[in-house]
Amino acid sequence: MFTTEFLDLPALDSAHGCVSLPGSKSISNRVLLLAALSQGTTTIHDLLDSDDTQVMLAALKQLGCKIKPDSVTPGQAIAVTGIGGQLPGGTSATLFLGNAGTAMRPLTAALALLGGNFEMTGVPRMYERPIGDLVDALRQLGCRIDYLRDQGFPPLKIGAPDFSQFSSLPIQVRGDVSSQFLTSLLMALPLLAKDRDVTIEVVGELISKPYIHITLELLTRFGIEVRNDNWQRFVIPAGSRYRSPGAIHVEADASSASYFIALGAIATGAADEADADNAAEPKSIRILGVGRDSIQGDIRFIEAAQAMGAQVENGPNWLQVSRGSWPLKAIDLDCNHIPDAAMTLGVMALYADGVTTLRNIASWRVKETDRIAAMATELRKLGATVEEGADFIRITPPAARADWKAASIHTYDDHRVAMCFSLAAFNPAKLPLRIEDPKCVAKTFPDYFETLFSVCQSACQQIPVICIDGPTASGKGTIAAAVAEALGYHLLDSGALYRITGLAASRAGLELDEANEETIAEMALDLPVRFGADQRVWLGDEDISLAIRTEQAGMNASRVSALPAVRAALVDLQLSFQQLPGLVADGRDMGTVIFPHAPLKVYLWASAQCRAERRYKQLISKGISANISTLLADLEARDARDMQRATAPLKPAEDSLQLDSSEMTIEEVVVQVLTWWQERQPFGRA
Ligand SMILES: Nc1ncnc2c1ncn2[C@@H]1O[C@H](COP(=O)(O)OP(=O)(O)O)[C@@H](O)[C@H]1O
Ligand SMILES: Nc1ccn([C@H]2C[C@H](O)[C@@H](COP(=O)(O)OP(=O)(O)O)O2)c(=O)n1
Repeated sequence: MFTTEFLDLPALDSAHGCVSLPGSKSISNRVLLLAALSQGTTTIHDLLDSDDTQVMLAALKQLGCKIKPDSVTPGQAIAVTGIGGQLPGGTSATLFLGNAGTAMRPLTAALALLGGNFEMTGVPRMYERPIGDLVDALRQLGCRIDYLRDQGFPPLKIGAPDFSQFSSLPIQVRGDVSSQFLTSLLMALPLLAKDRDVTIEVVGELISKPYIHITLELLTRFGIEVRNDNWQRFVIPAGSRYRSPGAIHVEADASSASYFIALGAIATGAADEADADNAAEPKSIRILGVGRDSIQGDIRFIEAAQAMGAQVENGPNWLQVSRGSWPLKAIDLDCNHIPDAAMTLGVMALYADGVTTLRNIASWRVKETDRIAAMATELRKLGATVEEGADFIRITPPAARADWKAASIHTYDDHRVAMCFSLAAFNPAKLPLRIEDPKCVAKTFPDYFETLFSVCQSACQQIPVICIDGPTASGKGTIAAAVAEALGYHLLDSGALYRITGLAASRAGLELDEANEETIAEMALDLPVRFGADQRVWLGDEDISLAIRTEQAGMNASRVSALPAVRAALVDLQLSFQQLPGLVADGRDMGTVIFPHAPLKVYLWASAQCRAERRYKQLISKGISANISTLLADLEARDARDMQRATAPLKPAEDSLQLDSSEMTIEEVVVQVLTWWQERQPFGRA
């Protein structure tokens, strides 16, 4: 997951490949709660690992459910042992539910019926999301729920219910604000249906019926057959009891699939119409984990995408999407049936041949943020003309290529804003795009951007490289790593490649000179090298991270690096590090030879005395004894060799910015490099 302040997407050209999507949030949290209310253990496969499910799991643990393993582990099922419809007497807890509506609402209903004393808290945005209609419905039954701040909104205090007044009259709930209220009642009210039917009556038009469909399907899996009377009355029959299905699979999130369906429709064609005839093989996006048999309403996003021009093939649990009409066709659509996925249509509209209107989306206003306002503001930043109303949005795409603008997209702590706007990186103007606070995708799809990049192609010159070259101990490695981390870019420590080659050659007993140039170059071509997290390096099965960092290894690296055939052998490996979303490369010739077109080249240096002192401190801190004057002499010798060799000598690239770090702290250097980088971006500071 990208945890950076912002993530810059370079212009993307096309997309092709296969993605497996994470489990659905709606299904995950419903299954967790139903498993928790059931007797016995439910083994849940493919549960989504996200903020919302973590919040739910933590709450269930507080309520006494056993969860094994303790947290969601990729590829591993999670077992939830439920409370069998009953809490131990006198249970009390404060439950922190973040911004997870899928936890707050159903847990409020279940706990208000189960009895006990609870405080339901969350982040400030949660306190702006209405819950009054659910509380009103529960109070009709005798539940005790008080507002701790504003009437109608969390935080809430829940006490023991008094069911003495509970009659067989239907419980009324509004259906036109959020379907989560009805879902919450449907999941919790079987607790009251031991010896009588419980009837729920919907007041007003029921929105988001597809989510109710998911709830009903899952209740069936847990042994509860609700009678659905034309989406107006729902009857939970007397004698209903939660029964664990034993094991259950969570299908992939159909709303998450919408970004990849849109990707197929937008980006699997030739980058340019002129290239269309030359396209070598038909491109497509294959999506695994969700398909034709999905119980999720958002799967009907496919129809909307088809209406805009997507070509979609499908199977029970897979989809394959490619570009059909291009430009896409503008649509006028009632989106009541696909409220979440419809945001993706808003960004697809940027690529359409006219004005797109998305209607009946009033619920957008009470989601993670006011999504109508958010979409309108951000689409305008990209150059679209947008009209918004209480329950619609109308989007006119930028008139021509030149009307697109490079934008920094504010994401409002809303995962869907971040994900759908990433698709604007395919803009015909080839402008980069900034997504602010990219970690907000953690709500439903923590690895969204990694998954996106894994199927996107971009011309090499569009993938940015920041080069940091300079002499030994100038701070290149330290600064490059910090800059890469701040930007979420890949890191190339090119010196490590020469160090590894030097190590391998000297272990093979070779003198590191011209006589063995070809042999060492062949070794360099075939190094079984692997780079891991925390700058760990493996040669075959051996962790050589420490072995290559000695001063001797540095000197050996300098020797082999003077051999032109060795340098040539390492070129392709270095180039292969230039991957989305960008690269920071440190070395001697990054800007002069390997990445001559890099948009930012920094030549970092410091006085020899200062560098010797830094190296001295560095070695001493690692417990390695050292002597400053020897270090100074070695370092000057290495400078001389690196600068005087015939091939790719160390020197500042003509278009580099030079930085003397002698009197600067590490932080100051990092800030300077990042400032230079920002100054080159078309959208300024985030
Ligand atoms: N601007 C700086 N001020 C003080 N110390 C620094 C600075 N930059 C780097 N250092 C320290 O100097 C040492 C050498 O830095 P390193 O990144 O290994 O250099 P290089 O990769 O250029 O050989 C490290 O211990 C690092 O923390
Ligand atoms: N791009 C590069 C990187 C390193 N080298 C050579 C020259 C250097 O003395 C050695 C070791 O480089 P490295 O960057 O790891 O060394 P320092 O950390 O700066 O001491 O490799 C090179 O020739 N070209």
